[in-house]
Amino acid sequence: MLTRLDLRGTRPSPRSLRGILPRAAVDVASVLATVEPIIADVRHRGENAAHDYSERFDGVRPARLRVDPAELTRALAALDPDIREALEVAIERVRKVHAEQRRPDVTTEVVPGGVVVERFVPVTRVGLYVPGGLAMYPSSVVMNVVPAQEAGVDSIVVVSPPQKPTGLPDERVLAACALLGVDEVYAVGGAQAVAVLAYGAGECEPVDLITGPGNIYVTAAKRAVRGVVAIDAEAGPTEIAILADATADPVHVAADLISQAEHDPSAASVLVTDSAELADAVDEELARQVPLTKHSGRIQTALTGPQSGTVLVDDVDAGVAVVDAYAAEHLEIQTREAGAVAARVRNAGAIFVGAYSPVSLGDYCAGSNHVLPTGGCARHSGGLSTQTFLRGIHVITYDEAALADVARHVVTLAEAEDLPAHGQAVTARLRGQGR
Ligand SMILES: NC(=O)c1ccc[n+]([C@@H]2O[C@H](COP(=O)([O-])OP(=O)(O)OC[C@H]3O[C@@H](n4cnc5c(N)ncnc54)[C@H](O)[C@@H]3O)[C@@H](O)[C@H]2O)c1
Ligand SMILES: N[C@H](CO)Cc1c[nH]c[nH+]1
Ligand SMILES: [Zn+2]
Repeated sequence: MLTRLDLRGTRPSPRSLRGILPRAAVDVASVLATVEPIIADVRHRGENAAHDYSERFDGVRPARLRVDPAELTRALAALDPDIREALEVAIERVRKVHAEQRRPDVTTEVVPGGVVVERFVPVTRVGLYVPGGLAMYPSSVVMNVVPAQEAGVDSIVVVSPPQKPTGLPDERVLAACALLGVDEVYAVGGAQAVAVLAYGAGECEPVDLITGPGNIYVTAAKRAVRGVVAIDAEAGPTEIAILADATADPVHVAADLISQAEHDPSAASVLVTDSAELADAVDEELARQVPLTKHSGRIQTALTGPQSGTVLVDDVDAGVAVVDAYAAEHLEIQTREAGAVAARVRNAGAIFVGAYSPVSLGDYCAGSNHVLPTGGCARHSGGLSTQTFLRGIHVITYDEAALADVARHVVTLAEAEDLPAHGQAVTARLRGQGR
């Protein structure tokens, strides 16, 4: 069922691997031309333009951009008790991990009288995108809001697409916002939501940072407004890569490939293995399991698209080179000595180790974050964390003696760079001291 790429007997370089590994035919850059006019229109026409795009893409025109806080309270009161309990468990575990991620301020005494402090200060106002097209994501409320709260962000805004027929975001998304004490929510999704956050519209004041996952339009829109606001890593259509050897259970491997293909027809599921027998068994399992799933149509599309496939390699070492070149959002290691293999991987959004750590656990209740880099961005970026919402500000305090002690070197470097006024800003303070 999965397209096969046979690399046995070859050792391609990381660069050539990038060119041949499975990847989506439509990339973020190619969607920029679609989202840029939407962003420009919302920037100029504001709330009305946002509603026009909701009508076009979500099939409903919200009565108001801002969700009445009473709707949030009502949604929480109406929430199924089992969903509430599961969300509470997820919140508790995610909070436990993210509370420990906050780095303390760091004070370094460089020399006596010369101190540099790195002070971590939360971003003032953040906009959190919660998807709501093909599936509903109350779990993404948790994954965005908890780290922002742990960082100490004052002003937290959630946006999520309006649903038919109410024109409000999904009920469970609203309930999760209420559970976490977020009361500023806007009924808008896609590129139009990113524009509302970046430039402001209606009651929504612009934010400083936009985070959160979304489909390719949301991801492209975040890239388009980068610089006007900060964004987290590009967290687009979901990907799973599984590095497995002959010890892996094909039933589990197939179930995990399917689980992430379920998100989106453009989701990617990639198996990397040194066992042709496992690859065959996984194909058989996919053929058995896919028709039994609720969303078999989009799963089938995702698994048979150019972004998915099986890569056959000579051994696990060659497999590590492949998964490093691929830089998956999620990487599962289902091999002998999985912990040691995982320790050798450099590029992945998150690594799930061994038979009992499926990606679905991380999607909801592991305590880790599920907003993770896609499209190869794991080569340079990490997933959402408490640190994403903090900026390090250097605070420099030197006394006169400490400045005098290093003045000669500052002047030398300033003159070497042909910027002598830089040196004079130091010597002006020390005149009369014979320096
Ligand atoms: N990487 C991560 O961390 C992560 C986490 C969770 C979900 N995801 C991904 O988030 C995505 C959620 O996607 P979704 O579609 O369900 O919800 P979504 O909220 O991301 O997208 C829905 C919006 O897409 C816009 N849209 C749809 N078709 C359009 C078109 N032709 N032109 C312009 N805009 C259009 C609409 O405005 C709509 O409101 C999935 O791809 C999933 O894999 C990623
Ligand atoms: N796998 C998605 C991207 O990390 C997150 C998610 C939310 N709900 C289910 N799954
Ligand atoms: Zn998922």
